[in-house]
Amino acid sequence: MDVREREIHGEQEHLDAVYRRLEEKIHEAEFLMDDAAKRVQVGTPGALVERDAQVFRAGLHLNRLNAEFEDFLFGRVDLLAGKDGERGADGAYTSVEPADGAVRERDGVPTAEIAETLHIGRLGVLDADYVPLVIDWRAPAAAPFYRATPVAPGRVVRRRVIRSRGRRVLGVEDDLLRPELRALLDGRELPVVGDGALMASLGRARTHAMRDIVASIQAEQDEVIRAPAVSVTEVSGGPGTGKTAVALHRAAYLLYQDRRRYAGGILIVSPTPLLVSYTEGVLPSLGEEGQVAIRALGSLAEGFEADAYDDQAVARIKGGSAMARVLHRAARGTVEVVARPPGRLRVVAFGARVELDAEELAAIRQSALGGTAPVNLLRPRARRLLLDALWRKSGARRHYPDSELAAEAREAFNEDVGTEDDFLEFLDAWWPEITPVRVLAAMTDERRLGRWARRVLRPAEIRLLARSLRRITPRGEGLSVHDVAMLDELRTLLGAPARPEKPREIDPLEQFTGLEEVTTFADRSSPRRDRADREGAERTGYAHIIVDEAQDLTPMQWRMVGRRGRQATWTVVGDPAQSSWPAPEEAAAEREAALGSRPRRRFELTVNYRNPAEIAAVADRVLALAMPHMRPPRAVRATGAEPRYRATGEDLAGVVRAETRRLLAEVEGTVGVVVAMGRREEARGWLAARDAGAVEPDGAEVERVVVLGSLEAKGLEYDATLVVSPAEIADESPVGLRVLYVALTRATQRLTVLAGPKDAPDAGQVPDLLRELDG
Ligand SMILES: Nc1ncnc2c1ncn2[C@@H]1O[C@H](COP(=O)(O)OP(=O)(O)OP(=O)(O)O)[C@@H](O)[C@H]1O
Repeated sequence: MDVREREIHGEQEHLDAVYRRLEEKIHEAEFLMDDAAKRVQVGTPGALVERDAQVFRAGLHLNRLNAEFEDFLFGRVDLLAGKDGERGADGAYTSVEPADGAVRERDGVPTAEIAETLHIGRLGVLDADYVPLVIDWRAPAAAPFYRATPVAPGRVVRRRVIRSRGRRVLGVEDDLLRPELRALLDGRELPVVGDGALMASLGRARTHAMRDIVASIQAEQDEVIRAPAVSVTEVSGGPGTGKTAVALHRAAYLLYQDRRRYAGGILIVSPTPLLVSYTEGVLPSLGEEGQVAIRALGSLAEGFEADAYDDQAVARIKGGSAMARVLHRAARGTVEVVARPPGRLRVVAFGARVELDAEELAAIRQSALGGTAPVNLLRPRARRLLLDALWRKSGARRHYPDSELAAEAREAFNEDVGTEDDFLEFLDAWWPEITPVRVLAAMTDERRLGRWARRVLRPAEIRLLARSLRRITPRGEGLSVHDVAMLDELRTLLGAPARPEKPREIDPLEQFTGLEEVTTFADRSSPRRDRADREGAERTGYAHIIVDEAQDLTPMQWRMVGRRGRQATWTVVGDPAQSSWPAPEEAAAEREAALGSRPRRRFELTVNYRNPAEIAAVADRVLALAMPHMRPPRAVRATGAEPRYRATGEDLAGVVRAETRRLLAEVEGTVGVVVAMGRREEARGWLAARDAGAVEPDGAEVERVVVLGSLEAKGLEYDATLVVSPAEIADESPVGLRVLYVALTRATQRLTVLAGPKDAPDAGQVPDLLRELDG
């Protein structure tokens, strides 16, 4: 056996011991379930409560143990003796620094015995004597596995990443953190195998599902993951620095740290449904399922669901903070629009007819609407004001000089009139319950909207907004992502209606009819939508909120997210250089309002793990144009494959097809074709499904090619990316260069750029925006 085989064999023995122990635990759990079931007969309330708790605990445990993790055990550290000799709850020594005498000079060479070996995995496992077989990756004792560097190794001599599938160890990769040391394990010199787990994992082919990074979290990332959640943790970093990965691992870490505080109460806000489906497998792979809600911005308000985009000019109006003021007026104004009462109110009181005319009624409505209370909650007040007015008008007060008698008569009057059919019918019609969708419908009338938006929006904006809102049906179909933030705001302004609006069912085909702002991949995401519907009864307050791609939230979206986190601690991750929102100051103000005055802790991630250096260099040129003062992250690896440039000439579709096929042949995994938003449907037509198909080893057809509009590419990554016409992407909005920067930073291996006529390609077919500047 060579060294590698021997080391793999050693880890295999350990893994076998772990699985034997897990099987014992599974049997224990099954026994407990069984035992609990038998207790039904006991019957006292105390026994039943205890039984339920036991079944719950045992069931939870069983589920986790039965989940066959692909690499249950993934790490190991060999440590010097620790300074303080204190053990943590998991039986491992927690000291970070080595004991004074841990290293001794022997034959002129610094030498040390390995005092402790820890295996790190997805869950902690103790053997029957409470000795740790596996340490949970989130436990304090596991921190050195992630934190140790050659500059600050602490007690770590060797860090090992173990690759396994099911119950079989496939390989090991070691890092030596104290290369100057001769380290002995059981009297033998510590062997070192492999050449780096991080690089191996970065080069791996990508699928449509993000993978966890527990085996290779880097030190600067680990600091963010484990930062105490006392207030607001802000994380910035360029593309590919692991912000999304870190956010997800942080959610798992917080749950581990304080399950009671966070259980069920962590919300992860993601910009697009595509990114939600890309990332939603990560938490289950970390052993956390169910306690964290990952929601796209278009699914945050329960009962509504949107993944269509408005064009940029409309999005700017709907998302701006001025919209909150317009909605405030619209919510109040809609009462009048919706009300369809007869012009007057007629009732019979104490045998006489009493009447209020249109003018009197208008005055009463005005006074009921005073203040800021939610409109739907003002109905009782409106009712009271009507009865007051009717009482006054009836003149009945005159007949009761005695105030006590008058009060009694007034009560009887209220009782009589207030329950009269005519009165109730009138009230229903005059002060109907208003739904958020109804307000948007009222806003489609340009003249009316003009009144509500006076001195807030310009006439051209009012026209655009009214026209865009006309797409929404009374059942709330045809919504865009930005409409959802408006509806959420309206829900607050109106107060909860007594009857919740029915979650709508969406026919994906409907979304493609006659809309200029169509959805993409609606078909792909339908299972997700069903789930969102099931989660209908959404909680409105969370203990912790994680906002991914925070640079893209509009002011209105910050208000929507903020309402869900009044008592929360926050983790906010983003990259200003990738922002597609054109008014950063306005968004910053609402962001501050949402986060409140809690103290901030800031972190920066500096290493790009996604793009090879050759691709990063091209993206950096665009960053220099888009945001000259921003420093790009440092790419950690090179592949030797330079980006490829092609001019399309007349045959755009043909060249896109040919270059896509070429990329499919070059990489094993996914290919993303990124086009300007306005070209999505057309481009999807160019690449029919049969061009994109590939067959997995198990015979399954998979779709390896995805066509994306530039705004949808956010957060995603592909083995290879084909970027179609940089100039078209850049010209689509005032912040188009930043959108282009996002598009260029999606590839993990290959990048091809196609130059159309707008790109003014040079002799090397390089578009002008991507050319290297002289000097
Ligand atoms: N420590 C790590 N070990 C292995 N892979 C990593 C590590 N950190 C990041 N990665 C990988 O790098 C890629 C980029 O990570 P991620 O998507 O989280 O970056 P990001 O900062 O959110 O990027 P963007 O801003 O472009 O959306 C992912 O494939 C991720 O798995």
